[in-house]
Amino acid sequence: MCADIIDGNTIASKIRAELRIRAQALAAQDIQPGLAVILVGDDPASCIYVRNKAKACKESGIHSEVYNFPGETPQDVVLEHIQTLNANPKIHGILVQLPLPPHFESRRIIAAISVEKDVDGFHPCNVGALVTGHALFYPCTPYGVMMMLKEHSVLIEGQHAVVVGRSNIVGKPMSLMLLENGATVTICTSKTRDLAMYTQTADILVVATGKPCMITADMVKTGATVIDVGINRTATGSLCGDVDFATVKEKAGLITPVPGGVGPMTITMLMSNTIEAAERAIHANAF
Ligand SMILES: Nc1nc2c(c(=O)[nH]1)N[C@@H](CN(C=O)c1ccc(C(=O)N[C@@H](CCC(=O)O)C(=O)O)cc1)CN2
Repeated sequence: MCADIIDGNTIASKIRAELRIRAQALAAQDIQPGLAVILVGDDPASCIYVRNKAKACKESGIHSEVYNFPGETPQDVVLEHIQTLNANPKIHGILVQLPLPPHFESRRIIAAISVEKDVDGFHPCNVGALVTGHALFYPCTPYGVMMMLKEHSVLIEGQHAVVVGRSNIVGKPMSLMLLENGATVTICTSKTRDLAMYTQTADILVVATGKPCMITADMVKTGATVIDVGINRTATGSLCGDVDFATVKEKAGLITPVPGGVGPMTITMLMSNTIEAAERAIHANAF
């Protein structure tokens, strides 16, 4: 068996074309969706992601503002800036690029963002709403994965989904979204004892551990859908995922590559959440 590839770039392009139409409809009402991105420090990967977010905004008809604070900025300065953005009617979405420098309490920073502008879906109220099945915004990476599964008509209801990873950004929200869609969900970590025993029974396997190539073909059920959320840089500077793509693709039914899989979907779903936030702001102002 050789898996079909789930191409994140193709799916992202299709969604972005739909988003441009929604942005044009807003423009016809004199509204331009606005996204503020806060970056603290100069982590090279974060700088690239923020630059790509600003570029994606431009292509999608979204106004963007990037605030790059030096790494040694006191937390209170950033908290105060978030309050200013919360009150700015031109800004519909606010995100703080993660990770933050060690002297920051990410929890306090994220909680300072207005719930209605939390386009990353990381605010504790949005996380709680996700748990109860009423999320205002889905976190962008798992939202992107769900769109990929939908695009390939992958059956979720009644299927066994195994999520390897328990981060707040991917593993936990991913598990909740699969559960909400009727999957039987098992959450594992890279340290789970006899991990293969769980992954071998997965109809849908989502891996987000940050451990290069840790999922090998013997750990995957024949015909499974394998979603690799990992982005790891190798010694030679190239990228690889958490799944050993070369061997697993010979056994899986569907598989995402790295790069070009889940990654491009993350920024696309951020654009989607920002446009959604602007559309909601119109309705909120109508009453
Ligand atoms: N506030 C947030 N911080 C972080 C998030 C997030 O969703 N919100 N996620 C990640 C980083 N991230 C977006 O911020 C992100 C990661 C990867 C990609 C991507 O397109 N990856 C490409 C490869 C890019 C490369 O060459 O390095 C791919 O997989 O094809 C986009 C966004 C952590 N922080």
